[in-house]
Amino acid sequence: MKQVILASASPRRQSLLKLVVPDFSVYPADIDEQLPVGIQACDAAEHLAKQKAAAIAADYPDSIVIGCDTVVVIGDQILGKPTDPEDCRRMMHLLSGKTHQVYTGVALQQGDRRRSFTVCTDVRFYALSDGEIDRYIATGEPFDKAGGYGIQGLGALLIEEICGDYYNVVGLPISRLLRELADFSEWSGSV
Ligand SMILES: Cc1cn([C@H]2C[C@H](O)[C@@H](COP(=O)(O)OP(=O)(O)OP(=O)(O)O)O2)c(=O)[nH]c1=O
Repeated sequence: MKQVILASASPRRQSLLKLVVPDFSVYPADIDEQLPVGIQACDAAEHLAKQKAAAIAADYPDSIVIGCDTVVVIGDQILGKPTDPEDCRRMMHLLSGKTHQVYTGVALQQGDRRRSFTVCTDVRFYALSDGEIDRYIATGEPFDKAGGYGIQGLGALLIEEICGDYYNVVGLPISRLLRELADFSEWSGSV
């Protein structure tokens, strides 16, 4: 198989990708994450994933580059990473007692060959008290995560149920990626 490059700085994605590809390089893409005006919330993650893959693929045309992005969507609002505790509190209040969607977009690019897909997981939060929200923010866990929570950490204690791929919420839908990557590169990894 061709060299695989993960265009992501996320340590979670790096450890998840190891389950799919034994050996790969990591070259994080530094793109402007501004979204086009009017883009549908369900398309946002894939749009950014394509940009991340393209930014790195330009320098490594022989490699298979994987770009990814995760957004949390509640109603018509897209939640990225919280900027500060107040922003995080705002997000927690929006998510409290409701079901939201986590979209992870993944883009594969090798030279001019491109493929991308989005996986959606529904996540339902318990109704959260102000005290619970403040205690969670004080852990510092929310700040590098879309929607301001981490399902793989203490954020799990806020969640009543999920429907869909757990790993998609953490930032990389590995079972779908394995299949897309095998097809894209005609490589058969271990299932
Ligand atoms: C909802 C949720 C998100 N996240 C993370 C996954 C992503 O790393 C992050 C969303 O930010 P992204 O912008 O998708 O990714 P990133 O900035 O961490 O890395 P890069 O752009 O270099 O690929 O939120 C969790 O770890 N757990 C969760 O439960």
